Amino acid sequence: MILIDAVTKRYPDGTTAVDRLTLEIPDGSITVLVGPSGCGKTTTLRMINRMIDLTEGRITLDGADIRDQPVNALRRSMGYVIQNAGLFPHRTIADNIATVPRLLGWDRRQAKTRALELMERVGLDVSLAKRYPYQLSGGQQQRVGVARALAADPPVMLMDEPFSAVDPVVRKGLQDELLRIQSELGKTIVFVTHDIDEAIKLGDMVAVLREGGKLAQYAPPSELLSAPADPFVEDFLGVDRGVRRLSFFTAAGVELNSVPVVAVDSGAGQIAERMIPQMPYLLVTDTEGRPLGWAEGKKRMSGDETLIPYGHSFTAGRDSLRAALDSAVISPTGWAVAVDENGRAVGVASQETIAAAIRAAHAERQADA
Ligand SMILES: Nc1ncnc2c1ncn2[C@@H]1O[C@H](COP(=O)(O)OP(=O)(O)OP(=O)(O)O)[C@@H](O)[C@H]1O
Repeated sequence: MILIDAVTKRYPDGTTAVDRLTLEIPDGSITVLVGPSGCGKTTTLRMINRMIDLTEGRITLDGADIRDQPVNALRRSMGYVIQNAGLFPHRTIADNIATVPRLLGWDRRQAKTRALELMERVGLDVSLAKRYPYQLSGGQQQRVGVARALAADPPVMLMDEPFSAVDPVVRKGLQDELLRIQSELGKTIVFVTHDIDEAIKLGDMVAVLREGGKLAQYAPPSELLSAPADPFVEDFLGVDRGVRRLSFFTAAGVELNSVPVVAVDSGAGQIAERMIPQMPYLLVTDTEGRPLGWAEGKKRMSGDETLIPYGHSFTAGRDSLRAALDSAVISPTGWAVAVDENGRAVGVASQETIAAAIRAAHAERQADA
């Protein structure tokens, strides 16, 4: 565990960047530091690997004060990833990744093997190993940055806005990749971002800092969304925090109706059986059961309609209530389409049914609390 214990950082010009910050950073999980620009996130991160000296308080790693450890050994036990990757421009990708193993005395071949293994782990094609950083896209460079930080298998990873400089699609890919790697490796990760969505997606624990380097709240993301400590945190979380909170509830409780689902080759008799009074639409699937679109029941009987696009589906039992609600909101019929893991329609759910599941989930959570 990393313990940040009543730590203050004052810069020589008198700026208090971090003010009596206390955080217990648990092992094997992702702790995100989030907050507006200038609230002391980077300063905090850099005090952990002693790139910046703290002014007051102490930081311990597994009970030992970090100031009692040789600084080089401390830094090697902590991978460090920054925005724009910070790669060495004149070294190949493989050599960049092998930097720390080489410093640790691994022989060239061993370090190269490790570099290639890590390229695969972070989702990079090994054919890129001989390229130089400028020959890679921003997203690929960022992956190299992560691979380089993982090279000597450090127990701790410090990541300072590592994905901020790439476009939203690449960024989502990098975030998903980080979560996948983390589920395999279980590092102790301290991750800095100013993006609350990123914090909520990645963090097991999220520390919200406010200006002047003060801790506003330290909690798991679902708790942050359900019970922000004060108006600052509430404001920082944004107006759609209720909807975002639904990401933490499973859609398993949504009651599905499989009746208004028909295969594209169904005959008039089957279609008639599948029409229900409260709904003028039928969900039409291909012969494998995958959704194609909505049809108005009566027109389907006469076979002269074009299908209405259904937007997107949610996976029953796996996706969240947020995904289910979004699916219903985006659907022109107001009904969400639920599929199984193989993409086959298992039923449809109305906005009212989803609202009922949301109420039930909230009630259950309150009863647990
Ligand atoms: N070397 C320095 N000397 C004086 N003040 C500094 C120094 N480095 C940072 N600061 C100040 O300390 C405060 C915290 O800076 P820090 O970089 O830790 O914030 P941050 O939350 O990471 O910001 P950002 O999101 O913009 O990167 C800011 O007010 C900054 O201006």
